Amino acid sequence: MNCQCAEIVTPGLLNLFDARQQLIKAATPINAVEKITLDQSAGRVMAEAVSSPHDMPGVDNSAMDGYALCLTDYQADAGLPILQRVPAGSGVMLLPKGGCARIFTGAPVPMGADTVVPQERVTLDQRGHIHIEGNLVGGANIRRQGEETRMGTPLLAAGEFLDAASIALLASHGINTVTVKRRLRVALLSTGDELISPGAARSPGQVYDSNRVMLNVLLAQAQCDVLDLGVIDDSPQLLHQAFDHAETVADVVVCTGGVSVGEEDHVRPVIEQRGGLHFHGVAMKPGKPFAFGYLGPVSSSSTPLIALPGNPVASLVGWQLLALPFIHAMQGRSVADLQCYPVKAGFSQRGPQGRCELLRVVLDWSKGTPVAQLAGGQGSHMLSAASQAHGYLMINPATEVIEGSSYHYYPINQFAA
Ligand SMILES: Nc1nc2c(c(=O)[nH]1)N[C@H]1C(S)=C(S)[C@@H](COP(=O)(O)OP(=O)(O)OC[C@H]3O[C@@H](n4cnc5c(N)ncnc54)[C@H](O)[C@@H]3O)O[C@H]1N2
Ligand code: MOO
Repeated sequence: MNCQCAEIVTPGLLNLFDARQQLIKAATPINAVEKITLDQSAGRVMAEAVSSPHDMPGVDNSAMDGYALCLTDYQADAGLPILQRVPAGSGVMLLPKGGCARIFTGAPVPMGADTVVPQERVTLDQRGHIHIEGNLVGGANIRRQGEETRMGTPLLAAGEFLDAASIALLASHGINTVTVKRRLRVALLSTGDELISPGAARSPGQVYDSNRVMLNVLLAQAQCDVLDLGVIDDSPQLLHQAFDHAETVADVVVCTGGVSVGEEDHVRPVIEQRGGLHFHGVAMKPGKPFAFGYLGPVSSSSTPLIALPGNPVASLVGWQLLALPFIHAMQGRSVADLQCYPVKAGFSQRGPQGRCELLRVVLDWSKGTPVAQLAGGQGSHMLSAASQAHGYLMINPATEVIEGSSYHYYPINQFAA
C-alpha cells in the first residue's frame, strides 16, 4: 500500500513524506567500524557483507528419528535387519550391505543410504527386522548438503540490522566475529524554564520533563549511546553553550521543546544564527514544529541537529516518523519503508486542516476484522492515549473521518528500534 499524505498543506510546511525523504538523504552514514563477537552484536549494524564459509548443512543428514536405508535393499516380506546406529554428532559412516541404520534427527546419513523412514511408519518383527507401512519415496527425509547455503553464498549484507535470527544465522555457520558500525553518539537535551525532574516536588506551572525520559529510552532502543545534557533554560546563550559542547562529543544532537514560534522558543533562531537551519515545520499533527539542521553552516562536517517539539506526543511522533529513519541512515542501516494498511474507523469526527493527522487508535478485532477506535484524548500534550495506542490512523487534510470508511493505519510496533 502506498503510505502517503495528501498534498493539501499549509504554505511553509513540508509534506511529511518529503520531510522524511529529505532527512534520509541528508544523513551521512558513520564511517567508524569495530570488530565484535556475536554475544555483543544484538542490535548492531553490519559494516561488511558476510558470506558462508562452508556448505549448510555440512553433510546430508536425517530430518527424522527413524531408519536410513537403500531403497533397492528393502523387500516388504523380509524387511531389513538393523546393522548400524547413527546418533547426531557421529561421523559419516558406510551403510552395511543388506541392512539399515537406526538414525536420529540431524545425524549424517550413512554412505549407501538414499532414504530415511520415520520411526512412526516402522514395525519390528521377532527377528528385529524393520517393516515399513505405506509407500517408500526415494530421497525422503534427507536434508541435503548445501541445500540452504553453499560455500560463498551471501549471508548478510552491509547495512543489515543484527537481530536474533540473523545472529543465529551467523552462529549456525560457525561465525563468531562481525565487523559492525560504531554505535552513534547522540547528545540529548530538553529546553524549558518550566521543566523539572520526575520525583521532584512541583510548584504550580512547573512541568515534569517526560520527553527526555522518553527520548533516553527511544535512543537506547535505537542502539545509540546517549550523552544526556539535561535541561537547558530558555536562553539563547545557554542553548549556544550546550550546542558548542554537544558538537565536540556527539555525532548527532537531539533536542526537544522551544522549537515553535513564540519569543521563548529559541531553538530555531539559534540554529539560524549558527547558519545551519535546513527546514522547520512539517504538515503533521502532532509534530508540526519539527526542525532539522546543523550546529554549524550546512556542510558534511557539521553536526546534525534534530529539534523535536515540546508537546510530548508531538515529540514521540516526530521521533518515530522523522528522527528514527535519519538515525538509521546515519547508523549505516537500510531504512525500512513505512508500513501501513487500510483499517475502518469505528468513529466519526472532523478532519484536520492543512496537515495530516495521526490519530492514536486501538484496534478492535472482536468482529473479525480490525476497527480503529480512538485510544483516548487526542491533544498533543496527552500521553495517555499514546501509551495505549496500537497504531496511528492517518487522516488527510480537509478529510472527514466517517465511521465505516477506511484510512491508512500505521502499526506502532514498526517503530520499535
Ligand atoms: N502561535 C503558535 N503557537 C504554537 C504553535 C504555532 O504554530 N503557533 N505550534 C504549537 C504546536 S503544534 C506545538 S507541537 C507546540 C510546540 O512548541 P515547542 O516545541 O516550542 O515546545 P514548548 O513551547 O517548549 O512546549 C510546548 C508544551 O510542551 C511542554 N514540554 C516542553 N518540553 C517538555 C518536556 N521535555 N517534557 C514534557 N513536556 C514538555 C511544555 O511545558 C508546553 O506545555 O507549540 C504550539 N504553539
Ligand atoms: O504539532 Mo502540535 O503537536 O499539534 O501540538
